[in-house]
Amino acid sequence: MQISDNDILALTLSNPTHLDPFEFVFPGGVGFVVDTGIFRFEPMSTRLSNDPVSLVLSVGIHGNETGPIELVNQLVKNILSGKLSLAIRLLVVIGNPVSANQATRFCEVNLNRLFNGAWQQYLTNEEGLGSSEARRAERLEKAVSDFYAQDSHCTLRLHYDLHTAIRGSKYEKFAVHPFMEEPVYQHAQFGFLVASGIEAVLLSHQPTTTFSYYSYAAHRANSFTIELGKVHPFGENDLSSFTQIQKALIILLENATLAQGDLSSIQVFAVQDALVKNADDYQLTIAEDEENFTDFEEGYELVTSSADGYRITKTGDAIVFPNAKVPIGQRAGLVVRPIAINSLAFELTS
Ligand SMILES: O=C(O)CCC(=O)N[C@@H](CCC(=O)O)C(=O)O
Ligand SMILES: [Zn+2]
Repeated sequence: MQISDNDILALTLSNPTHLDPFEFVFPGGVGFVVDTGIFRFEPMSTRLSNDPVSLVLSVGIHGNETGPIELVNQLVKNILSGKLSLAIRLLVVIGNPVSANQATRFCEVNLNRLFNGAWQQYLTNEEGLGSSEARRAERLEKAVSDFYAQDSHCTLRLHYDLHTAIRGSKYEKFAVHPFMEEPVYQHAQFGFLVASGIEAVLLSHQPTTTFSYYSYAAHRANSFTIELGKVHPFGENDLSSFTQIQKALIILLENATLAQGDLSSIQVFAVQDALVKNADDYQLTIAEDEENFTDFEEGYELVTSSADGYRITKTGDAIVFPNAKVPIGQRAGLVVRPIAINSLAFELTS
């Protein structure tokens, strides 16, 4: 069986909840539809480099973040047509097809808060609220686990989880680095981010329940959430804004090589605090259209709440992902502080 028009997006959106597995061939390898929105590509061993790479490329974990979905669909079309010659193992994930069809961030619960087993709590509540997204998180974790488990010769595990942000941003493209207990960063990964047009990196200060953190925590993958601009509906994305990351991904897919840029051009931020909604009247004091990375003076009252508000503790601290329209207990934003890249410890290999 082959994929009609080489279009994994059309196949996924027309089968949003389930797809029976099947195998297909592409020039230079064998592919597997694992389930809906989950596609594994295994190049012929002769094409694999001496230092094999296993890459998870996920998009649409939030259904309305369509730009990266279109970008990856195009890359896969090129693999399936033979225009792009695959030299690495690849797992492509279109995360939440049901919410993509509804053009919403999620249906019942935010899928990107359900990883690292957080999905389990939604399978035991009596009303069943959130159970579809919980099952999807469970399915995606298993798909990633199986993919990495099949890579006995792999020397490099990668996971790039591509998103677009709700708001505009002073740094249009930025990445979230997973929390590490012993923070030794990978020089080559930062170089790849720069080559991909990423302008800033946030260093997480604690474990989270995001997809990219899962891959790091459970599989020691080099993983990032990567924000590629602002959310737009299908068909309204300016794909030319993805040229740099598209080129870097093609080099990775074809040559098993991480393109490198100059680290001095990237701004690093340490996450200081996660703002967690703690009451119904919890409010951010900034305008609806305030951009990500807007910074404040020390003492600025950023949050008002009958439970506990939040004041900025150092001039220059900035807000990222502000969103008070979340359930109590969930993240309503991150407060980040610029730091010098030369204050980080780097490992030079891979
Ligand atoms: O623009 C926003 O407020 C959200 C964009 C988005 O979906 N971001 C991810 C970041 C995940 C991470 O922290 O690694 C999310 O909120 O899930
Ligand atoms: Zn997102």
